[in-house]
Amino acid sequence: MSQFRPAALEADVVVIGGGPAGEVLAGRCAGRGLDTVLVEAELIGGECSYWGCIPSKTLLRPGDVLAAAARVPGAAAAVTGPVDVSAALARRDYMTSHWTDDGQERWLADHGVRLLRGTGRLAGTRRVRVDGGPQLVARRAVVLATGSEAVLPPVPGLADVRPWDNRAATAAKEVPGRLLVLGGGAVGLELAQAFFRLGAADVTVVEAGSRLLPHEEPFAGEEVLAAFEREGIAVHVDTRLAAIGRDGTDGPVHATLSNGQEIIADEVLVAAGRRPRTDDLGLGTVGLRPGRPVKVDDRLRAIGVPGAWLFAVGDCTGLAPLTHMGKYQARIAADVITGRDVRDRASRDAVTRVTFTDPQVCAVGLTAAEALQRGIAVRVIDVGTGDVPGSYVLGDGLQGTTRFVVEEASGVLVGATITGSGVQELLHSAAVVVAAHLSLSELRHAVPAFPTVAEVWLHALEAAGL
Ligand SMILES: Cc1cc2nc3c(=O)[nH]c(=O)nc-3n(C[C@H](O)[C@H](O)[C@H](O)COP(=O)(O)OP(=O)(O)OC[C@H]3O[C@@H](n4cnc5c(N)ncnc54)[C@H](O)[C@@H]3O)c2cc1C
Ligand SMILES: NC(=O)c1ccc[n+]([C@@H]2O[C@H](COP(=O)([O-])OP(=O)(O)OC[C@H]3O[C@@H](n4cnc5c(N)ncnc54)[C@H](O)[C@@H]3O)[C@@H](O)[C@H]2O)c1
Repeated sequence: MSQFRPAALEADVVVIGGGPAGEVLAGRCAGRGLDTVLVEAELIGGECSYWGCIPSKTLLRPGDVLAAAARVPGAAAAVTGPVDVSAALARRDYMTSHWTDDGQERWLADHGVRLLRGTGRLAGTRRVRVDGGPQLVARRAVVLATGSEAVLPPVPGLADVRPWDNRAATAAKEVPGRLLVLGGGAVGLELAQAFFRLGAADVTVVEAGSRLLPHEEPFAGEEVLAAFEREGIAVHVDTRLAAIGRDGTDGPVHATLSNGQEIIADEVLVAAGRRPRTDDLGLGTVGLRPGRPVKVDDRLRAIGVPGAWLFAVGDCTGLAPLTHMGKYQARIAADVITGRDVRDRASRDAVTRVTFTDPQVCAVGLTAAEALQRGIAVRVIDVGTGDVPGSYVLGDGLQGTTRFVVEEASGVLVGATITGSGVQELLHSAAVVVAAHLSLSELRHAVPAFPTVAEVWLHALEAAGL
């Protein structure tokens, strides 16, 4: 597949970064007739396709299926062996297309997007330079979609032990016997459980904050912690890594925690958060600060850059670092660039998120604490996710909590959290209600089918006196 060579140095739209956000934006602009150039330094498809969502969910899936079967009397007896690790890793390789992007290159060509491989940097108003080559001039818009990268906390000795980041972990060729995970956010928890269920004998999660998943409702992290401990994954909250070193070049890692505990591991995964990839992007040439998120307004236009020609979407905005939110922003930005009057209404108020651990943590909109911070008076309605007949039909021990956060004055749902095994598909009903600003009383006539787990909605209505 031939790449675009910039003979014509002008285009309507120049997109820097071909992850999920940049790809969607480029495809939509080109589909509406704009001459669109996409600049990508590595693989088209970005972090999500090769080192993020896809490999991590694929690595979790075998253990999830076995755990689901083990909850069903009758099926449990048929699960007699361990996970087939080499088949699981081969499936991961297939799902990441063996870290090649030919399929994505074809997709861009089919959608009329011109691809330019290389590192793009802003070079002043409407200008982009790729790898020191000639300048591209964007007639209508430049869009930044450069994503994010893992941060390495400044722990003495950490860099020297060659820790895994998400890339090394999701591309691992074997399962380590002992794994130390730094960070109890989504990356750390999903990969800790994936490797444990793939056969790692000792997995320890160390979280500096007072609870796992600190941005979610407190019960979410508590339930995941309890499930991990039941399963055999060690968790330390309120704990930091004090020092770490490796024996020789390939020997085990010795870690000392702030609570005095010593941990020996074969690999250390650093999952302590991400930062926007904006430090070497030429932001200074347009008056923005390198290394910071590119702040955007509700039309995804960079704040502080006059002329409405610079846009940013996805992780580099720091808004909601999730694939589907980046793609949503891309659709809005493409609409704005092509002259439609639309605004981003979800990236601050209705972010949907699923942590794919077992139990899963699914949430949309505001937690009760966030509502309070915004000065919104709310009441919470809590029901047991496992307390409906549909849960029992799925198996034993399908516990969890469903919380609806309801604005006191209007009865409108501003947030929801649903925990439990395999409840991910329930989230979208809550997302619809939050995005549409529906009040609970309007939901009386949306009748959940029997026996589905969606009857948690019914229990919530009953708890609200409806
Ligand atoms: C382990 C892990 C699991 C995850 N799981 C999920 C999940 O289940 N669901 C979910 O919604 N999200 C998940 N995420 C988050 C998700 O991966 C990101 O939100 C998403 O990839 C962001 O998309 P993006 O297009 O903004 O950036 P990226 O995917 O980071 O893509 C940016 C692209 O820009 C390119 N680039 C950067 N700088 C330049 C430059 N100067 N010139 C040219 N190209 C450049 C990069 O090479 C890259 O291809 C996960 C993340 C991790 C780390
Ligand atoms: N299922 C999903 O949708 C999914 C999965 C993975 C990642 N993601 C996205 O990627 C983003 C980044 O995920 P993440 O888990 O890397 O970051 P995060 O910011 O969500 O969590 C990082 C955790 O590490 C802790 N931490 C920070 N420094 C530490 C230290 N020195 N020692 C111990 N703990 C430390 C923090 O307190 C925090 O709990 C998420 O916010 C999410 O948007 C999504």
